[in-house]
Amino acid sequence: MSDFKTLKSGRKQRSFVPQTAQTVSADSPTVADAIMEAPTEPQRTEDTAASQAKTLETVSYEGLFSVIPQSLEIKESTETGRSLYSTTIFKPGDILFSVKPHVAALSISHLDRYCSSCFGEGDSSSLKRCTGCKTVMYCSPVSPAFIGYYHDHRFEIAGPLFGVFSEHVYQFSERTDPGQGDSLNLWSKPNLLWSMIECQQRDWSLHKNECTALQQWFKAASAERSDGQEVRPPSDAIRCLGRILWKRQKLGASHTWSKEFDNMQSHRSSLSKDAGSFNSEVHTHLAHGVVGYLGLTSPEQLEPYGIHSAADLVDLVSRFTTNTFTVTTPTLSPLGACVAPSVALINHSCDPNAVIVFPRAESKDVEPLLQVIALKHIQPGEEILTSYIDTTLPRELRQQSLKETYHFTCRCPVCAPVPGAPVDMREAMWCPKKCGGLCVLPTEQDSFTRCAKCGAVVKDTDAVLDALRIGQEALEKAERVQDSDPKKALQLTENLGQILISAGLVPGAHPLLALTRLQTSLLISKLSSAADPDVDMEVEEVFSPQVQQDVGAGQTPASVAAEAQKEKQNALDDAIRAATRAKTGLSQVLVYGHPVRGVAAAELGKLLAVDEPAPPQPNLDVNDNLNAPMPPPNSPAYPPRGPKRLKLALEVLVEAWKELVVGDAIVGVEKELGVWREG
Ligand SMILES: C[S@@+](CC[C@H](N)C(=O)[O-])C[C@H]1O[C@@H](n2cnc3c(N)ncnc32)[C@H](O)[C@@H]1O
Repeated sequence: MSDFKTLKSGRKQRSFVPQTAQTVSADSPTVADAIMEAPTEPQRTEDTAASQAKTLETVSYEGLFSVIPQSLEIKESTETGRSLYSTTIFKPGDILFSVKPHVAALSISHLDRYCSSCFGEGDSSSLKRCTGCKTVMYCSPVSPAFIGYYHDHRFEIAGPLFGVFSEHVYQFSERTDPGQGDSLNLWSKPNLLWSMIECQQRDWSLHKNECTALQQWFKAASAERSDGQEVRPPSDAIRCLGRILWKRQKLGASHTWSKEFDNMQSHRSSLSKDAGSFNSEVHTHLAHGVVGYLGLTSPEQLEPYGIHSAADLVDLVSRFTTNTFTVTTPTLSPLGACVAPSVALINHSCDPNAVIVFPRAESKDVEPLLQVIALKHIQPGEEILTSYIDTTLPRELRQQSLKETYHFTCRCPVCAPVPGAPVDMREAMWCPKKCGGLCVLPTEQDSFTRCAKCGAVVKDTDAVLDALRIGQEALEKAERVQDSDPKKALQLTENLGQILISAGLVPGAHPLLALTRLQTSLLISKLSSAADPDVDMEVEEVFSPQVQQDVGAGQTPASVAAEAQKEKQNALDDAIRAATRAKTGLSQVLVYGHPVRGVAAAELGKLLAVDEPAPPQPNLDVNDNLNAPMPPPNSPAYPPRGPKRLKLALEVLVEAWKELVVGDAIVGVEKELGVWREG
């Protein structure tokens, strides 16, 4: 029914990791000094305006942001700057608007598996590497001899074409009638042929400069490097910035495209105040990086790109960091970075009413496609709010992240709850008397806590604080080593998860939920990894001469095979248990319909639908089992086996399908559901 490969999702990785160009030293004073000395500008949205009444003014940007539909309007407030407001009623799942980003770049780890133009996934047979920079890949272009299409009684050579099978660049633009004897069936699928070449062709206007820059980058970096280590391309952030500058240079500062970019918010003045902080280091690295990437030796040489001063350079980088989105797969794994000024007008809330997704589109023309989708009912006049950060984090970490990157203090209902508001599940533990009520998690500053329902006081708060501290440390360590030492990471998530559950944390509380989500992803990777001898020994392999030799005393090849199947079954059951806890936790902290919730439910449904490696004996009474109550997730009978498990799989997949009202993520679930529909 389902296989593990389809479940394996890329683990989270940070985009925008600054990577300094090799040609410009990070210690060089020019760029860093320029940033710190850049004259400041009056700030539009400082968070000092909390006490001021929120005044809203509708703003018109003649000719700009034309992709924003009439159902939305731009308004400006003294407190939070500009944002988008609804002029109509939206219901959950409605598409507010869709845009193709101004620029986008894949992160380094995805350059070999995704098309750099449409961001579609491929493999070595469907993607072809650019022969110039040997870095980016495109949806398979056809051989130049095959490129063309038959249209309106004419054979058209699609052009300009860029040879992929040779070092030469082909540029054709002529039209030719098909000659006698031409094999027209070659062109029987003209659109397909066209779409096969269009990705590389469409990207060429920007990749032309990028290609040269990447070649120079590798040359300079290899010359500097004596350790023989592989030189990596610049980060997605630096490649994105490069693309912005080349496009600005091409279109000019007065073009709508450039004006929309320049219209995005910059936090230049806050940056110079932050001198020496991590944030200002990131900006310095990015500025250094882009200058070096463009093959320049000083910021002054940025003049042809419309960057006339150090202040302009700081604005460029600040606009980028404040307004960039992480492009994701339809199932929400990060792929790279993009800039879309119209969507960047939307303000943040930790309790958002809309979400940004990147579904696969009908046409590659518009990909990667960014869509803003309503998560809640939205009334006319209501502000559209998305979330900039991971809202499963507790308040302190959310505030820290928003302050560092976006320079504001969030005052949304989750960050500043009204008195008497329910306990936030991100920071909650069960009542010590088990009345079903919740207590706010103790903190170092305020360790006294009691059940909001029955008033029972949590006695051993020191033990809870210790568990929270080591849980957070373990999470950070597990995230660090997840790629280099997945076994260690898994062990940390399992052990500390248990400790936090014993301390009384609810599934949605931090860091328990983060550990559970990482544990689920590691267990799924373990299941799908063919190289894992613990779980992937097939029955045939068990009978191999080598394994037979290794069979210990008292064992037979058949008992070894049965043991291997049991191990596989246990690994699958472990993954199902972790995925169930992750789904429960996410449902506690994210609004219904949030794609992260839907994807977690789909992941669980798919795990439950996987053929069991060691299925139960066939003498099970199917009806009895189906009618018996479902075992609760924390009981030893969970997950159920056989038909009961399939029944649960169906229920969870239907639930996921209902929640995944947006994007292509639905397709994966529909495939699974089809198995049941077909009987
Ligand atoms: C992506 S921009 C959003 C549009 C922005 N308000 C503007 O005028 O261009 C992000 C910036 O908007 C401001 N912002 C967004 N959400 C906010 C909020 N909830 N409270 C205060 N400021 C906010 C912050 O200055 C933040 O760095």
